[in-house]
Amino acid sequence: RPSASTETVTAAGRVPWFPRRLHDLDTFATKVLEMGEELDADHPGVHDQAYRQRRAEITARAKAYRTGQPLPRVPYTPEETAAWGTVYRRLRTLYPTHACREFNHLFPLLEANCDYGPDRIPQIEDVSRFLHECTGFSLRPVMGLLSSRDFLNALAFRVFFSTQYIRHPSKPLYTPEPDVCHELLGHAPLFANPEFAAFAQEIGLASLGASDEDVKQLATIFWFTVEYGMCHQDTHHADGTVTRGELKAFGAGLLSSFGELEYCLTNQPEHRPFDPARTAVQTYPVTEYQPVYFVAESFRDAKEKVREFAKSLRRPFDVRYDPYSQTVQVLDSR
Ligand SMILES: Cc1ccnc(-n2c(S)nc3sc(C)c(C)c3c2=O)c1
Ligand SMILES: [Fe+3]
Repeated sequence: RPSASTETVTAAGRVPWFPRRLHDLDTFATKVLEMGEELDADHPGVHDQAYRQRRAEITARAKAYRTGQPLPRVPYTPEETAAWGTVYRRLRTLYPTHACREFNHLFPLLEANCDYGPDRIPQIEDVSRFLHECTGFSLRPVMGLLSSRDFLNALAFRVFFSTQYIRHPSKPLYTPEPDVCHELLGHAPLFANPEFAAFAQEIGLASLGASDEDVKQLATIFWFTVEYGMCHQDTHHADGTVTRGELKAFGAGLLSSFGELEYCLTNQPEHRPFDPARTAVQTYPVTEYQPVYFVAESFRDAKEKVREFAKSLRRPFDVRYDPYSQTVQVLDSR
């Protein structure tokens, strides 16, 4: 098999290497851009040696993880659990009015089946098992910063790379990077929803063997949907009245940030209809609230739009995921 860094040259030109089997995701362990314990100068934990050591231990176990093994269980400390509890309690109060219907349907199931609660940080092994029963999605511990290509490629296999460390306890309501609160409160619940799972996988399939420019566009579409997406939904009230097109949040960056979840439903930011061709080239800030959100009509509609958009990308072949062998098949578009 070609090593992860080579590329395949076909009649259609140079195609970057991409995983074809679930086990190929193990090659990402050697391709980490930076390990999880390297913190930016402005990171709240940058001067806390014990915190950095903790992060190094957690990411080292992630690096050793291989497909098929049980996911590492992290014995979280009371201090880490308290930080989780602060975030959990604040966000839990907003979900009924700010999160989309699908999220509010699934969250009680996670509380009942995966030990979700303010007094315990759930283990990704337990959450992954639940997701796998619902949609075939599974979690994988991430060993550091993955490239957008590798991260999106994994979605083609219904695999989501998830951090296990937690933000620095000095700032429980702020994190400059994904942490276990972001993953388990923001991302994990919706991967149990069939339509959202199919939507996320669509982005992953489009990223397999895509050019660097196309990966950049797909990562931006990911950012404005899976990370910061909003949707319209009709609410059927008990008295039979219907409120049409209510704005709700489904992006993980919103569902895991108390401040931005409130902000995104105000009229301060701009709300535009989700349209992959426009969304794909929209610029965005990473360290402040988003000035623009894109609104999807439904996860099914968003998936169809991404599938259509993917046909316009430069890739000279199509791919199909076979769930039985958990492999990707390349279909020549001749
Ligand atoms: C496409 C891609 C590839 C790897 N990571 C991501 N990704 C995800 S999933 N969540 C977050 S939350 C946050 C504050 C940042 C910076 C971030 C992030 O970068 C996205
Ligand atoms: Fe995220």
